[in-house]
Amino acid sequence: MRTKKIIVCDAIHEKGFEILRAEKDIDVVDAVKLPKDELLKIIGDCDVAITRSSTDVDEKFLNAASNLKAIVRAGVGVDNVDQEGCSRRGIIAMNVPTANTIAAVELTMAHLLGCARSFPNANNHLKIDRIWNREKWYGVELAEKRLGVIGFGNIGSRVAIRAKSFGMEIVAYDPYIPASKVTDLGMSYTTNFDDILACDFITIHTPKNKETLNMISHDEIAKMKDGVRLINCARGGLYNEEALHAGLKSGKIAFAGIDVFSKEPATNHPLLDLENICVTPHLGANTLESQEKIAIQAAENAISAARGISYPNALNLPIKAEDMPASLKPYLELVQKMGFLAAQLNRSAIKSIRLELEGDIAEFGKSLLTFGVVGALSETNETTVNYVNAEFVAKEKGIESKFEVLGSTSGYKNKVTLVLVTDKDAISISGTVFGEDEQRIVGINGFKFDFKPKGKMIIFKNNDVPGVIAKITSILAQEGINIADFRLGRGAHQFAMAVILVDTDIDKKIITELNKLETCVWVEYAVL
Ligand SMILES: NC(=O)c1ccc[n+]([C@@H]2O[C@H](COP(=O)([O-])OP(=O)(O)OC[C@H]3O[C@@H](n4cnc5c(N)ncnc54)[C@H](O)[C@@H]3O)[C@@H](O)[C@H]2O)c1
Ligand SMILES: O=C(O)[C@H](O)COP(=O)(O)O
Repeated sequence: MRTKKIIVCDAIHEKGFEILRAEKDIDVVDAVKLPKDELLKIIGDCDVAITRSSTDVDEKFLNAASNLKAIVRAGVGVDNVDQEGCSRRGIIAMNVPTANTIAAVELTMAHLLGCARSFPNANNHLKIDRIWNREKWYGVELAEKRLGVIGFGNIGSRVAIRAKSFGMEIVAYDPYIPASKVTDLGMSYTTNFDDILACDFITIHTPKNKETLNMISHDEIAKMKDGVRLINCARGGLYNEEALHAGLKSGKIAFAGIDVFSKEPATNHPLLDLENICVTPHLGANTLESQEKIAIQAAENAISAARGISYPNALNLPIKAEDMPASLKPYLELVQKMGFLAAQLNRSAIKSIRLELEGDIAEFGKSLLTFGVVGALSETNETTVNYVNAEFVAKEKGIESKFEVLGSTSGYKNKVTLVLVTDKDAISISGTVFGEDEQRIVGINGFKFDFKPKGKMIIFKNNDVPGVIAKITSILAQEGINIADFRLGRGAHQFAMAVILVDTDIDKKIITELNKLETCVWVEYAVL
């Protein structure tokens, strides 16, 4: 297997580097300290990039990263990742969605308390200015105040739970969740944004996108209570920064706790000149625990993606995670392997890839087809094929891809057959999953089998006459090849097929020897 290059663009915990460096087939490029323009000069031959919020995955980055297969955002927010640009280039964009949740929640709580008591500012007054002024720093209590939570996901919901334990009344606004997610916690759910604007404290925990950018601006601040306190530990720009500045300056907003800015690093931002604000330099995810967890997950997922095995937490897949039941996952993997096996048995130009589906699994025909096409084309194609561009690549090559739903006649609960039609013949591989995730190949070109889709295998079709097995085993023995398993399938028309699983790699000359056997119809070597 070719060595894969993984470039680390932003600082990650050392544990992540250790995991990457331990793999023989992975070449790690440490670009953490490189200026961004230098990074673009060396990213051209990298397979996977690990990034954080300091690296924009934009047009410039993607144009320079001409060999990139995947990008792993070592964190949650992907507002600085051009996902459309990634999709257009067949690059899978992935993130690490929950490893920093608690870190961000706890920083939000710190800012909430900071907004109530101004202690970071009082600290500076005493420590830096050496002024003992107890009257200047009167605060307010959280208890019995209303907290408006915009965005009730992983972070927002946990902030709400903690704030409730401080005696706060919670009002949550999130049109994308069922109201019960909030009301079951004894909190109020609203679809009227004005209810949020009427709160004493407001905190925001949405992603940054077209809909949420400037969600709080001049008009919204004008509607707020005098002396409102605002927190933003999500993304700069969700609160319009000019409006926030004006509101703080006029005193309409009593205090703000801000971790994130529209443009970072923000060392010269006008908000920094104000007295009634506490700022942190995007520290939400920066706890030792969270960074260690994120780095481990990012490194493991980057390795998986570099090897083409899987793309955990992929954001631009054609199938949404919520539409993918657990029972579908082993079928997706199996179908990809079946496509990969069929491609290794094939020697001719592919005309079409067809999936025949039996059982309830047929409901996911389109997704299964995508994975089958990835498997069938990744062996034979010079272009990188993945779940994003599979259909497009097939079409470009003039290969038809489709699925058909069949009645259940084979006796399996679910069965999938991938048929590769070439300009000379057709290869069909059937598979099923036993129990929760026991994948099995149950047929090749109509010959019945039952073997795991894993390992090195010789597939041998022959005239069904006595003595064939002895001849095959004798050739393998002469070459010192150990047989791990031998499966035989018998078909109609006096033919038989053998799948011989072996322990070591098979040299081409052994396949040539087997091919010379009088009874041999065809023989191929495949690795799954
Ligand atoms: N400061 C930091 O270091 C830091 C750390 C982690 C996350 N974040 C930011 O916090 C954000 C939230 O993280 P999360 O893990 O809670 O994500 P999440 O996906 O679990 O939750 C986001 C919630 O926002 C809701 N939402 C989306 N659009 C909305 C809208 N228009 N109005 C109201 N609600 C809306 C969604 O329905 C979802 O429930 C991330 O996108 C990231 O930008 C910042
Ligand atoms: O979205 C996130 O995960 C946070 O904002 C953290 O960003 P960072 O990885 O740049 O600290």
